[in-house]
Amino acid sequence: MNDLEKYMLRKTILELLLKIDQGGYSHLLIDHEIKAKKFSEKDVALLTEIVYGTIQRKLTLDFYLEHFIHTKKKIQPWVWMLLRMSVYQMVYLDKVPDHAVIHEAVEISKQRGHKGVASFVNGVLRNVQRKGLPDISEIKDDAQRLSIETSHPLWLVENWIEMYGYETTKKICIANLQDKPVSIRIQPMRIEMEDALAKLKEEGYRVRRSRIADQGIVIEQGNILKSPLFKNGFVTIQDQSSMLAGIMLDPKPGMTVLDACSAPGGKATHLAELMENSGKIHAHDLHPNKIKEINKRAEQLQLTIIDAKQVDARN
Ligand SMILES: C[S@@+](CC[C@H](N)C(=O)[O-])C[C@H]1O[C@@H](n2cnc3c(N)ncnc32)[C@H](O)[C@@H]1O
Repeated sequence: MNDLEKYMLRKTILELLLKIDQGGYSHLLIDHEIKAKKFSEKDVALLTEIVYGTIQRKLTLDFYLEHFIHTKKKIQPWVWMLLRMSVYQMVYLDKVPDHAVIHEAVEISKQRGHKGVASFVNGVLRNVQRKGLPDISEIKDDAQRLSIETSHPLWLVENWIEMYGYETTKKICIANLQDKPVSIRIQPMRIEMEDALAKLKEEGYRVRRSRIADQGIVIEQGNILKSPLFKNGFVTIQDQSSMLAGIMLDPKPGMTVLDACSAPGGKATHLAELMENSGKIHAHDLHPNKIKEINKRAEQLQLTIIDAKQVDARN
């Protein structure tokens, strides 16, 4: 990667993080940028890792930065975001050396701001590098420490501690930070479980049946997006835990079901499968542009009982 490409990649990451911070949908924005800029597979992996990592560790990163910057209010949002994504790389990514992260952050600051911003960014990041990070374990309050350590909102951690106790809450928060394997759901009206497993193995995937959802398959190795089974709508991507919602609802063929917050249609299509594509599913979502995502997924899986419409569930 030459300097211009590296700069373009980091600049794109910064723009993406700013758009997502203003309420944009991360997967749609990332997908759009990847297609528009034609990044290599390696760059796409790095971009995805930095964008999602910076979002996931936001509260931890802000705690680190606030230790070095005491006048956060005066800092422009893009400068703070640039610092956040730079500290993310310095703390969590081994593959990019600190000096390269700092150099690129300074270059972006010069281009987007001016020399003063660049020297501020340089100063903060060099301080992080020289002085090291503040110690989170010194936070006395259990909920506050867990919130910062695992980057979960304080109100949520407090609620969970009240409901499940500290030890279980800690396990939940830590589990949330771990990478989960991708799982898929078979469309049982189009393919049998044994056939799907055999075909995926033939295609070179390492797979196993889900232990918690009858239609679920866990992909232990391989990019499922490239499989003809996925491309042709015999399977769809869905977390195993999300499959439990449909299983618990246990809808029967012929029923009428309302899914009030439906896009992109993971659960609505699952319900249609459980109902053997007989009955009606009203699939609503607030955002008009997301309705086509529900329709697209239903079409791919050859499910016809889903009526997707833009409706605000609050009305
Ligand atoms: C986590 S997603 C739902 C995922 C979906 N159930 C599935 O299984 O694929 C939440 C959705 O709720 C929608 N939403 C948020 N507020 C809403 C509202 N007031 N009325 C309708 N939809 C809403 C969002 O646009 C978003 O698409």
